[in-house]
Amino acid sequence: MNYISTRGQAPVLGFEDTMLTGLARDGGLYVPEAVPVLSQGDIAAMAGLRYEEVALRVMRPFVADAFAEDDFAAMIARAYAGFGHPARAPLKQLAPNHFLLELFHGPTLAFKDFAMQLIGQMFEHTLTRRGTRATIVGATSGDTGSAAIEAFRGLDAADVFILYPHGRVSDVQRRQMTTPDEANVHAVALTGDFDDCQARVKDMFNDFAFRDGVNLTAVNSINFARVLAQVVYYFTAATALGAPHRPVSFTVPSGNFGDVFAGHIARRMGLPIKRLVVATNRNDILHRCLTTGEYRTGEVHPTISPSMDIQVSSNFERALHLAYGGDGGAIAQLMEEQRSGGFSVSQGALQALREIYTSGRASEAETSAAIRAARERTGELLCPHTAVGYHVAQDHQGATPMVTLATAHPAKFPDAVEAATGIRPPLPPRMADLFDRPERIARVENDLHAIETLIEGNRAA
Ligand SMILES: Cc1ncc(COP(=O)(O)O)c(C=O)c1O
Ligand SMILES: N[C@@H](CCOP(=O)(O)O)C(=O)O
Repeated sequence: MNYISTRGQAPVLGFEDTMLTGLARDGGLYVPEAVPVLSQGDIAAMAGLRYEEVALRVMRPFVADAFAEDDFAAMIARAYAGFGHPARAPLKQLAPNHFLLELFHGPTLAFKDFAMQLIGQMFEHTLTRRGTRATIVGATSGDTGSAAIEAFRGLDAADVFILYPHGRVSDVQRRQMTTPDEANVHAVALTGDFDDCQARVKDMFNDFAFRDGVNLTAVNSINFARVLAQVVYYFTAATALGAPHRPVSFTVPSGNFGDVFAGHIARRMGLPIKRLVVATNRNDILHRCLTTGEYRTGEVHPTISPSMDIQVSSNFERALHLAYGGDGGAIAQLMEEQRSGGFSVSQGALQALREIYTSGRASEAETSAAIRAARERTGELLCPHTAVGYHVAQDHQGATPMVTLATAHPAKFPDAVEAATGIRPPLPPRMADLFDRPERIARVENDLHAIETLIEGNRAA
């Protein structure tokens, strides 16, 4: 399968090179040239299969030129073996037509583990076969970073540097990043917000001398491999609820738009998704854009759902690319306008987006109230990100079953959960000593040269 850049000016690549390239050399994001469509029979046959088997069937067409089927099946098996639930992504009923898809049973208790555990396997396989080593840089508002460090710690193939906004992640998130002691993983606290971290990561990719010198690659959702692995749970959830014979809608707590865009890919593959509801916190640029057609960036406000404190939402570029009919020139122009504050989406593209996406937002008070209400009505303790989804989903209920994605475990955000419910969710026993382990943190200013110097000085080779 070929992958092309959203901006149309970068080389066309196969899966492995797309995975290792991260950001396209024209600044765009790689997308499949054509999304494979599964038959109704193929989709119906997934109902009741093990998660790993569905993963193989859904992802195989995207990676067929890169991995032999047996190798890929073995990578999938290893990726999910450490999950704490046999279903990997169990579905719970909250109300007659409302379901919760629990995506927090992986090693770092957030949905990022679904992709990151598999990417660790795929990178190791490809880099070992090619006899090369890579430098991975990532930006995180808390969960991507911990999942990446967990997936890559101790691997020979890569050094990992994760930029996180100093003082703006939860204590559990920070400690998951700063306590692993393997020499190839580095947590870097940057003075700034998540958008600053993500912007510096993109700057490093656009500094070709540095990029090529350190063999730079990415594990944020700018890497299509990340999005691909997240497509799978839309299939397991929807087929459990009657797809392909019955449509299903999803509410997705959103920030960088990778998770909800994975749902868009599932829909293009033939899964009958009626609506994808984009749920945002106070940092509501996506909701404002889908409502008004105006994408205007602003200040990032710290919230009790910190992983969604994002204003420049990377993967929205992929959705725009589809909405503009694959016109790379138009996307390059919009992204140029974004650099100086924002852009207006054309009427045609906005209409195309609205055929798939709808949206809502939750204020801080609404998020807290949703954590409390879910506990009272259903007995579930939700993390604040999931609570944003739970709140927004209430306004989008109808005859179609609604699945809200539970993107993190409540124990990652105990202060917000305790403030709302009076209950402090405990960490699982395997993490019980997280607060006793020593931390290792590099501090850096929001300065490209300083970050590049730090990376060059701390790589193993
Ligand atoms: C717990 C949690 N929920 C929701 C999101 C938003 O997901 P996305 O950035 O894919 O939109 C994130 C961060 O990515 C997260 O960590
Ligand atoms: N919420 C994320 C932000 C980065 O998103 P990604 O999906 O692009 O890696 C986080 O927790 O770091």
